[in-house]
Amino acid sequence: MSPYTVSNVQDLRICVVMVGLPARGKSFISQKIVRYLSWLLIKAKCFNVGSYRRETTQQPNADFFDANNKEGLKIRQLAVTNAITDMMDWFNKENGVVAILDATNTTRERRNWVLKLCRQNRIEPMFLESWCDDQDLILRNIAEVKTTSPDYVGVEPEVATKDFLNRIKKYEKIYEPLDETYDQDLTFAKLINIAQQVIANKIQSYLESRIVFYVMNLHIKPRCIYLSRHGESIYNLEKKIGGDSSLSPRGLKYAEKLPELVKQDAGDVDLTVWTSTLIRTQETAQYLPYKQLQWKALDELDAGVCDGMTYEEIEKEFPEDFRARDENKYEYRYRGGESYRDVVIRLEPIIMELERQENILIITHQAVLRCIYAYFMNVPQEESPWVAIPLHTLIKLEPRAYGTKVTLIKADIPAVSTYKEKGTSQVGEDDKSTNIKTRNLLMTSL
Ligand SMILES: O=P(O)(O)OC[C@H]1O[C@@](CO)(OP(=O)(O)O)[C@@H](O)[C@@H]1O
Repeated sequence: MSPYTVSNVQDLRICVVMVGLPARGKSFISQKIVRYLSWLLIKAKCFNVGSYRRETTQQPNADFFDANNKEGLKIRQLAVTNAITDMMDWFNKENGVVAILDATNTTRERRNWVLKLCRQNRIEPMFLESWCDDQDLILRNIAEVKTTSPDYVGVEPEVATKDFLNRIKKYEKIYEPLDETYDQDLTFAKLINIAQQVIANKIQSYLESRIVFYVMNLHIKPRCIYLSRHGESIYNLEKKIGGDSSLSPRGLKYAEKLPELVKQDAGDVDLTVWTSTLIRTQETAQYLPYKQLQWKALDELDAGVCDGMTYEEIEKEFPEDFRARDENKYEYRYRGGESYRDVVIRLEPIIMELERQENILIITHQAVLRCIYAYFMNVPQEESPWVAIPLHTLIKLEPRAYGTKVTLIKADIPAVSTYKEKGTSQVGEDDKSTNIKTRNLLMTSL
């Protein structure tokens, strides 16, 4: 069940119809919405018309996109029809909730056609336009995304850029942006230069307003997000979970080394450090020469009655709970405590704020980091509680247009492993297992 299963939301099916010229970040926004909603367990999928078109036409030049090119028009119409057919199938057969139709949809004629199809199928259409006249932004987008697009494989970057600018011109000739007066009856949001200004019109449901609020927080400036667990704690050494213990001597060494580790990678970039309110993260952050903020929402998953116990003790004292957690770790809620799902819900404001910010270093806990990592790396929620987040390792995330690049920076200070495999109450003895898990972690990168 999704956290938004309020009765009037249950039957809601939304099609977010993207609108805008090429290179306005539509695919980036579409992917982000899907990732955000999937992280909240709301079934979402993006239907990219470009990839349907590429099934028949590969590497077309700009003339293919001319409104007078009859053959081109036919192929493009077929692509959008196929995308919509698949989308309707997905809504009906897979109980989809939010679909994103990622295409230019630049003319009123096309939008009216999509609108009619949605209404016939009891799907709420919400138009989302990315309108942008910031030339730097457009050129950066062309450089990052379009020259690496399948349409330009093997084409010199300068040739690709020139052709792409030409393609944009073809679309500009027929472009009819959403208009506050003309389109006043439609549900739409219009983003001007990403989030410099946002116009929202007739946003009807809670879910639509969540989507609009989310996209309002997005920016595409290059930045890094560093993630780290606290240094090894006394409780980690004693194999106990939860609590509020101090760092072990090796954990303190990590805290001492962390400023150097960050500086080596980030240089003189200005960072803000976010920690939880627990002693072990505060101690880990104590030598960092940056502004620091504490968030209660970053505290470790609350283990309720099991707080302060080892996994072996939990298995003995609460065998049924122990098994139930292994069977469905994402949903299992500790007696008097939390589940991973609970943690995700309390982390939502953190994710919103993270999207708004530039360079951030987050020092928090194993379970919390798994949830944040899952959001950026698109890890399915049922797998996220099993992702290995080793101690004494800085994880660098670099959000890009189509995914997130991840780099692990190891401090080379030994630590226990706190990773518990499914079906056992044992955790690894030293950081050898950490190395194995490190490889798993890299593989989950997009
Ligand atoms: O969900 P699992 O795999 O139990 O991991 C979460 C556990 O990780 C721990 C360590 O075992 O995190 P932390 O080191 O941040 O204290 C526990 O406190 C917490 O309960």
